[in-house]
Amino acid sequence: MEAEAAVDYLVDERSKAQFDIDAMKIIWAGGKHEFEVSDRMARLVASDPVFRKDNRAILDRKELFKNTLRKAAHAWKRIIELRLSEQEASKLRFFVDEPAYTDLHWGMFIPVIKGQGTEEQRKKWLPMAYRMQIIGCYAQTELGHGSNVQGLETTATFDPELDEFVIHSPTLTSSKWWPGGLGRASTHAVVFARLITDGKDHGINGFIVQLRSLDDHLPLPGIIIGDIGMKFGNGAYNTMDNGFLRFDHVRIPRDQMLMRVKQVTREGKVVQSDVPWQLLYGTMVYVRQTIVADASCALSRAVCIATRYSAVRRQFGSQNGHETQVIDYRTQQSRLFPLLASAYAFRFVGEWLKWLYMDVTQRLQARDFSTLPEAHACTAGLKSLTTSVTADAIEECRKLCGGHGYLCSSGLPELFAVYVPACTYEGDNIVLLLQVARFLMKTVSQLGSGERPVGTTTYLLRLEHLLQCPCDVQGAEDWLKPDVVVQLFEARSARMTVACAKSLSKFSKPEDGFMDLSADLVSVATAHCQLIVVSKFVEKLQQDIPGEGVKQQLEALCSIYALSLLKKHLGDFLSTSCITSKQASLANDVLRSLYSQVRPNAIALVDAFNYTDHFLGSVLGRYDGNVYPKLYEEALKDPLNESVVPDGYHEYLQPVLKQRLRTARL
Ligand SMILES: CC/C=C\C/C=C\C/C=C\C/C=C\C/C=C\C/C=C\C=C\C(=O)SCCNC(=O)CCNC(=O)[C@H](O)C(C)(C)COP(=O)(O)OP(=O)(O)OC[C@H]1O[C@@H](n2cnc3c(N)ncnc32)[C@H](O)[C@@H]1OP(=O)(O)O
Ligand SMILES: Cc1cc2nc3c(=O)[nH]c(=O)nc-3n(C[C@H](O)[C@H](O)[C@H](O)COP(=O)(O)OP(=O)(O)OC[C@H]3O[C@@H](n4cnc5c(N)ncnc54)[C@H](O)[C@@H]3O)c2cc1C
Repeated sequence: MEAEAAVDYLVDERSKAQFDIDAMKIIWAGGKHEFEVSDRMARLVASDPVFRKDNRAILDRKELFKNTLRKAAHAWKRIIELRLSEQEASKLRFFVDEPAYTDLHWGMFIPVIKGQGTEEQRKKWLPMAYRMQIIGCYAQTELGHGSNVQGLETTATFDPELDEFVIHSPTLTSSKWWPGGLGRASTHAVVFARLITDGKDHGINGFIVQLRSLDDHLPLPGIIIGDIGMKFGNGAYNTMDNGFLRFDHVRIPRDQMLMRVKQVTREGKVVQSDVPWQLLYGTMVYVRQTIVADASCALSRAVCIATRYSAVRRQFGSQNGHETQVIDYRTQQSRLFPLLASAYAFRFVGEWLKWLYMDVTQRLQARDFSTLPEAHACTAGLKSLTTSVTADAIEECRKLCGGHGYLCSSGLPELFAVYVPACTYEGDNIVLLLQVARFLMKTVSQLGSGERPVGTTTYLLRLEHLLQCPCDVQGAEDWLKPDVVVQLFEARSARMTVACAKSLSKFSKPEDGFMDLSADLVSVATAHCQLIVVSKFVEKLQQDIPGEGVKQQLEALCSIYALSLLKKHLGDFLSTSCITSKQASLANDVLRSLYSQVRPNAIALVDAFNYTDHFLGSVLGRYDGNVYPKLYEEALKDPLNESVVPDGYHEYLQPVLKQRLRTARL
């Protein structure tokens, strides 16, 4: 094939931008320093051949896993050689873009010891973990129990004679099943088990257990361990060794029980400290918060691919002598631009959630536990909302790219396969929304008792007003007023919450009501979480936003985010009488004009994510838009194209063809 000169097919598109893209890059990154670190780490990874990833879909499982080990070891070597900070190291791992045991080591094992260990335990275990002299994972889920953490079966029975715990898997269903990094790599795990002393069950707790020898990596006596097998998609999450683990009366010293929440004395007495028992779930709260930030990364990545390709791809019609760019079709815009807006919305709500998490952590250290329920509800609800939307959006982006979106070289199939389990891990999304609903029902039921709603539920203090207030939209331009939109989302959430609370009150047993009304409760929780995202976007825009035209672009995206939600959930808004059908129709008109406003800026808005071609891993999303020659290049790399006549021709194709010839002669 002829070599093509390097041409930037998207130059024209970039010249249309009406805002300062460098300023937008900094807003997206969360600050100048964050941008600088992220940019440097992305380039470092992209320029290192060890981190190539274009062959993942065709490697078999063993090669794939070994390759991941190689990359993780190389990443660690670079981190040490370059003396990278924690922030830089975590960005480097992010851009390597391959699920690995290190995610669980840094993302859960270290945090669980930090959050649930005593000072002594932190001093003993964290230095070894930070130096990677031990590798750890988070072993909570069992074959028979995932969502219901209180239902775990693994036991940790105290033996006062030897001052040890005996960790045991009493049944098949008590086998640990799923923990990432467990299958092949980890030497240690924090294992969640039922604490039993003197024959009494004290509920679940975490225990540090060594699994494999630090000399030869063989499992220690009493440990039965392995990988749970291939998961969805080629490549994708199969770089991770999700594992199974059974214990046959494995003994550990008493001081390997994580004792911040509960302690067991030398005599076997259980002492509950004054921190809430829910801190046992604290690592999940921490990870859910990081998952929200991660959702904006995955979503923006898919949107970047689909937007660039939509500007390159042409079908039908006539536009300056060419067919029409598919991005100019209104249908394409109405599917794509709300996703672009959601990527920005999730970025900002993720930033806010990080702040909320830091705030609750500081309060906990000062023994103020009052905001813990809200932090739990926000992390659970936003994890659920953002991952569900992102998973659906990646698939929508694949469809927005037509047939070529289905090729692995588009990057979208693998992104989808890697991303979808986010709807399940760290809490099934429906189970988590039910937690939010439970929190909302409790908040509403306490309104009369003088208990003041806090943070994101403060709007419920204006319940009387919100239950009756009409929507202040008279003309189309009113839909661009942030306070009008926020009040509308508050009214919808408040009305749905109260309606559900009323229905619940008709049940003599609240648990029966929760079972019967659970589908409605999920809708209530979704409405509340969408309100949070809309209001955090609006709050972001009230801050100082530097850069020419940047604020205007973000305002347009904020309106698109809110009004496209309104359109999608119109039934909620109409059935609660929050808006009239006339107002809904005006909102639709405004959306169309917002799409026109965003259209010339679309490429620059995705360029602001600052993704390298290496990270995007997509022929369709290339920065230079040079899609077609590169699609050929990728196709030619396929192993099937290594020979002109395929392997198997002589055994299986030729005989068939010959037989058909004979039949034809007959
Ligand atoms: C890990 C990798 C990290 C980083 C990698 C690096 C960079 C990548 C960037 C980002 C991360 C991206 C991706 C992550 C990558 C991969 C994922 C890998 C690992 C995945 C790991 C896991 O999945 S670990 C297992 C997770 N398991 C769960 O989430 C189980 C879900 N179930 C529960 O949480 C609970 O059982 C339940 C909440 C559903 C119910 O609990 P229960 O005890 O029965 O409680 P209730 O009776 O309902 O409630 C009692 C009261 O307690 C309150 N509550 C419940 N939970 C909490 C909490 N967490 N905090 C505070 N309070 C809580 C509840 O509201 C009740 O309160 P009341 O006042 O009403 O009594
Ligand atoms: C890729 C991946 C990585 C993982 N990594 C780890 C790890 O490192 N460590 C670890 O400990 N675990 C890990 N897990 C396990 C994960 O946390 C659990 O799978 C998750 O918490 C869901 O639990 P489950 O599988 O028991 O689902 P289930 O609870 O069995 O869910 C099945 C269905 O039942 C529904 N359901 C369940 N309960 C209710 C209810 N009360 N009301 C209404 N509907 C309900 C759910 O919505 C779902 O549709 C991982 C899982 C995956 C997929």
